[in-house]
Amino acid sequence: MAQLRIALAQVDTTVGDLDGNAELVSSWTKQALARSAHLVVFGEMTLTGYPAEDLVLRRSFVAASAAALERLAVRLAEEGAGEIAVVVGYLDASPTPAPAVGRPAGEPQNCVAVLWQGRVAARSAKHHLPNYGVFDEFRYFVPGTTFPVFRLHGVDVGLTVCEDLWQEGGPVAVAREVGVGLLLCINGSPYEQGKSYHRDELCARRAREAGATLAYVNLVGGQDELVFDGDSLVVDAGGEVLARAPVFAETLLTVDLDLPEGAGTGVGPETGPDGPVDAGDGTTMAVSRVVLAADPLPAWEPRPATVADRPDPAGELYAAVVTGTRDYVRKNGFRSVALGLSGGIDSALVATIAVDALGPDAVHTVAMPSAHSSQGSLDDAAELARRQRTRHSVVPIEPTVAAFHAALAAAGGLHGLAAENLQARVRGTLLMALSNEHGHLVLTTGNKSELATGFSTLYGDSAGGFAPIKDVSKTNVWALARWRNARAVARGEVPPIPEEIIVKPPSAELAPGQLDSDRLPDYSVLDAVLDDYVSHDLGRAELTAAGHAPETVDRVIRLVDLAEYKRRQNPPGPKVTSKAFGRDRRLPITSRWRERDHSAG
Ligand SMILES: Nc1ncnc2c1ncn2[C@@H]1O[C@H](COP(=O)(O)OP(=O)(O)OC[C@H]2O[C@@H]([n+]3cccc(C(=O)O)c3)[C@H](O)[C@@H]2O)[C@@H](O)[C@H]1O
Ligand SMILES: Nc1ncnc2c1ncn2[C@@H]1O[C@H](COP(=O)(O)OP(=O)(O)OP(=O)(O)O)[C@@H](O)[C@H]1O
Ligand SMILES: NC(=O)CC[C@H](N)C(=O)O
Repeated sequence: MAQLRIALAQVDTTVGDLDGNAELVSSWTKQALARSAHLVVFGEMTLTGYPAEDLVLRRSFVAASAAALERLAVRLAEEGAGEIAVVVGYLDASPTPAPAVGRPAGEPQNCVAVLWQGRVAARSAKHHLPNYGVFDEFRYFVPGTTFPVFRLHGVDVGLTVCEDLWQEGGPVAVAREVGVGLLLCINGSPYEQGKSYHRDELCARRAREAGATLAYVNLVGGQDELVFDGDSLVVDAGGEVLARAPVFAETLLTVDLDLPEGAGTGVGPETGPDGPVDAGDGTTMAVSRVVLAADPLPAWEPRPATVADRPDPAGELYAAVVTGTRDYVRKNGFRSVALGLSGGIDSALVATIAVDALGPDAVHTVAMPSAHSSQGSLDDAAELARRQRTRHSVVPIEPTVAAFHAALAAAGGLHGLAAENLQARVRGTLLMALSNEHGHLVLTTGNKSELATGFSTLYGDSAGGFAPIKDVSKTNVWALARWRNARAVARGEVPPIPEEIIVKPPSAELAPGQLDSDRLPDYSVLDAVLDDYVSHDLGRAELTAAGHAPETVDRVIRLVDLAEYKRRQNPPGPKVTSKAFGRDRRLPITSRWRERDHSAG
């Protein structure tokens, strides 16, 4: 056996910031060195940030990434970090053509490199490319066909990238064939509710298949609509969890491992196959071997590893929206946000998320009462602002609404829904004006149930820069509010959200006595249909067979289908479910397809 101290660097990168990301690698590598680690591992495409989307198609960006990697290798050695192996994800051009996918040499690849003693000692590319949900990697990358193994202090270490674990065959099968002591997987695996349990199961299964300890390192932080939760972990060859990093936090997880010593010299056929190996997925992979340090180190007393607790599901979801909001605001150069605070649950939750993400001084809440606003709502908004110490102001909209009506009187005036929506539009205009004047980013407050059904006013309450709860159903909005209050109570703090806001029946207050239930089914009924129609893509016959009332199904389907145009104009917001609106669910706006029981002819 041989020992290694490995460090998993779960860090928050920024897309396109090659210098800043190189700086991150340097500073976290120094921390790993300070802990006497022999190997430090960073996430997928750490140097470029992930996902870099169509930046990947720019030759200048690919070249800059490859050059930044070379510079980083030299820099690390100059900084005294030449004797720690640094595994880092980056973007590079394919050195050879890829006949299997009909692409020439020089096309982008999602790469991983090993930096050692001032040089790039090994590099390879992701073999399995995800091309579903939010991923479009066939559009961007040419698959890798080489499995790299490097020997470090007597241990053979193999490299894989994210999706390589999620599909059968490929690098994991080759790892078993070749026989590695440690398999590394660098990831850019976005958060979804419940996904961590799939990952645990997957890591355990692949470690057993490879017959090797598996170290899984994930990114952390928000990038536009994605939130990376970290949750990096190490499992032994039997699938038992040895160490786990906390979720939604930058961290360095250090683990002492006892690993099998590699056979032979570490290079060439003496060690094992280095010619093409059947990858069990219809392809063959070459094996590339390099020796960094052949001999095991003198033994030492291993330190116990930490296995961080996971938050409960609501806590995890809350941390995801806070992280997504904080990183969007920060990485886009904003220092403050503004939102309309109505006294309702949606804006109350968004204000609370913003305060937790940015601190109360950065959160500007604006109450904008109209003729239909109840005193209760105004009081509730003021009480929330007081409890959370937001920068609160009250801007009555009545005079502005009256001026619009007067302006349009000669054109026939505004009635019904048009008059109702005007109030939302006046509020949207006021918030955008404050954004322009003070540099606040406007947060919209719409939830997933509203986004699904088009229950918002275009250029009104849906106008803004970021939508923190756009992938959170109304049912979960209440659950998160209750969870956040309960957490405060458990810590001996005042609950941030006044109870009245949580228990009152939801209303847009755009007309006297109006309730959401006048226009929508009860949210518990609505959310159940939405889950099956949107998240699980059930057709009408399947929805009714699943027990949903046919008239509710027809009503909900119609609302969802007709609101596609509205969703396309909605701001970005964190994806937290398995199917968020947007890239996860791409439907035509102009479409005559209507769900009905087509089997009936
Ligand atoms: N296919 C299409 N492609 C592009 N644009 C299209 C379109 N179809 C309509 N439009 C445009 O969209 C307009 C209709 O959309 P819009 O102006 O938004 O108005 P609309 O959807 O008719 O009404 C807003 C709905 O949201 C509800 N609401 C409003 C505000 C807050 C809340 C809440 O509780 O949070 C709920 C309100 O009660 C009402 O049911 C049309 O007048 C037309 O200009
Ligand atoms: N009186 C108001 N003052 C300030 N903002 C308001 C007011 N009324 C509505 N808004 C803004 O418009 C958004 C849509 O609110 P509306 O009351 O129409 O529906 P909602 O979806 O139930 O939201 P909420 O639960 O926050 O009230 C609110 O979340 C808030 O940001
Ligand atoms: N970056 C990736 O390859 C991610 C794909 C993978 N299925 C995940 O979500 O973890």
